[in-house]
Amino acid sequence: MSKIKLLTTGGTIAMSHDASTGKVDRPTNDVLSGWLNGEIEVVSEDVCNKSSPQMTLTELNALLRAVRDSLANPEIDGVVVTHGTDTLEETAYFLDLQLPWGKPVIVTGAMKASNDAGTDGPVNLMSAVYAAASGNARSRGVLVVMQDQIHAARYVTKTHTSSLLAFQSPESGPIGWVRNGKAEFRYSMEPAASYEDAAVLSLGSVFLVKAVLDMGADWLEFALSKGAEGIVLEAFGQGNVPPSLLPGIERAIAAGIPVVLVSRCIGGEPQGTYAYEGGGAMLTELGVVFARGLNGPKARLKLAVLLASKKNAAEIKAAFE
Ligand SMILES: NC(=O)C[C@H](N)C(=O)O
Repeated sequence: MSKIKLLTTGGTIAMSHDASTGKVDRPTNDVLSGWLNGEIEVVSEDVCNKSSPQMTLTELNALLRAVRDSLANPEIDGVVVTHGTDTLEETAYFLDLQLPWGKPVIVTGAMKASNDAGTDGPVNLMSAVYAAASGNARSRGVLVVMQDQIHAARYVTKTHTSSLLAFQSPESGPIGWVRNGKAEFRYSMEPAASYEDAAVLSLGSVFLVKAVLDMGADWLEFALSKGAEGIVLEAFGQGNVPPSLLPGIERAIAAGIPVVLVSRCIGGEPQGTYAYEGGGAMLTELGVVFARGLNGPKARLKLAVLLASKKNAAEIKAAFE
């Protein structure tokens, strides 16, 4: 019999709808207990009970520790984490960056509260447990299971505010499915570097600045004035920013603050194509690092992990490119 550790953190999957207020705001973890029996034993532990917008680095590090402890237990075959969906992709990727590849680690959540008609919590949880107990889910990095689809933490993102199919991987699609109680994979995952010694002590020091039309220099200046240790730019299209940001970018790089660029587009990768003022070619020359295959929030987490691992500028560049 497989033994799976279920680590709960809260989120809608652990909430019920209050008919008197019409709001979903009273987390209980009741929905998570006692319904899965048979070939898989599930032992659960509450790490916290928060809506995912309320998650902080404190909870992320507590969760990372709990997952590591579970993986180190020879009796445990895999781990499932339940989480609110709003920041699920960030937590899943934070774990992915710092866990060794081996036993399956699956993150899941729910778009509907536990007592909503057609709630997706039980089926998502059941599929996640099946995936965690599937030997072929080993060594694929942290996975996100929603609606029987298996996504890589690296690529998955929440694309819709309410649809049960909110979680998509725009570049790769799902890498597998849970069918008949087993994980099946269409793609293997290239092993990614794992920063197991990172010990991230701050996320607030890495700023994410989104490029918007006719923005002022002050957005970036604000980050620099607040002691930013790293900057992620969510740039236009193939990797271009308004010229107003150029002085701040130059100043950051001169001061040894890494500036990493991702695209605001949900698909494709940024490249140094355009040579006009603020274009990607110019940014490359300035020393901006172009990140491959990550969105802004995930690039921010990766930069925080790299800085916590004391990587130098060349190592940071290599890690993103
Ligand atoms: N569906 C959800 O879980 C959304 C909720 N606001 C959360 O992220 O905690």
